[in-house]
Amino acid sequence: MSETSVLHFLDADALVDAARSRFVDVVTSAQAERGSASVVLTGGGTGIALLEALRKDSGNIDWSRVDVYFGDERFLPAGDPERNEVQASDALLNHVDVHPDRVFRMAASDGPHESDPEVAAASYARVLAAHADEGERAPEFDVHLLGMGGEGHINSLFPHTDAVRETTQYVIAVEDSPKPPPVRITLTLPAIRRAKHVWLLVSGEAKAEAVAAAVGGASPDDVPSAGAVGSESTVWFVDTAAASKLDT
Ligand SMILES: O=C(O)[C@H](O)[C@@H](O)[C@H](O)[C@H](O)COP(=O)(O)O
Repeated sequence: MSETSVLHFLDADALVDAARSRFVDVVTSAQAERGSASVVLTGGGTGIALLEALRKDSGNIDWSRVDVYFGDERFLPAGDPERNEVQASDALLNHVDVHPDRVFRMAASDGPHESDPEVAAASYARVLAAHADEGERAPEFDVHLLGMGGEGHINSLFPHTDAVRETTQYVIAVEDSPKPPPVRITLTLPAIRRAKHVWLLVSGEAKAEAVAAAVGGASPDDVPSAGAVGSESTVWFVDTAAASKLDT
């Protein structure tokens, strides 16, 4: 039975610090149990701030035994500073002892699949499948981090799009994102639900309405974050401004 909780923090700094400490706990527990951990990273200001915080203090995490995946990617040339993986590398991955073969980046638009995001998405789906248990198409991620946009988007799943309605595939291309850049690759809601723990890191007044709608049980088609649920837990990390329209 999956549990949903909402954790309140005074501001974004306190939120990030609490997420950092919980992330260390989840990853070190998984490593103690199984020898390794798998995490899905997100772009956005709060998600990248968490990675910066981990760069400063990641407790006893053995980074060489962490599998790192990405929830979505802006389909841009390699090295473009707008790419989520570039920002994650600058914030954390270039500064810790991750194993290069265990960091699974989505392809760049000038990469081996050239300008075809559908081929790139299919290739990432194969990467997930290659690391899944028998009979599954993706690992059971320990934690999937998510930021959220003001209209409730998560990864590159925007309201009222085919992408948010995807029920089968785990990785798809988005070619008309309302938020630039238009072409992206994204994990879908079924892929997010493979994670044991889904964490939504949300700060600021502009997100308050979508937080209240999602926590209140909106349809994912209207508010995509409402469909982001972990198999064991879903945790909303919200600051006072983002929580301001919640009932409680
Ligand atoms: O790909 C993107 O355009 C961003 O990564 C985006 O999805 C982001 O995660 C959210 O908009 C939340 O961003 P903030 O945490 O900066 O509000």
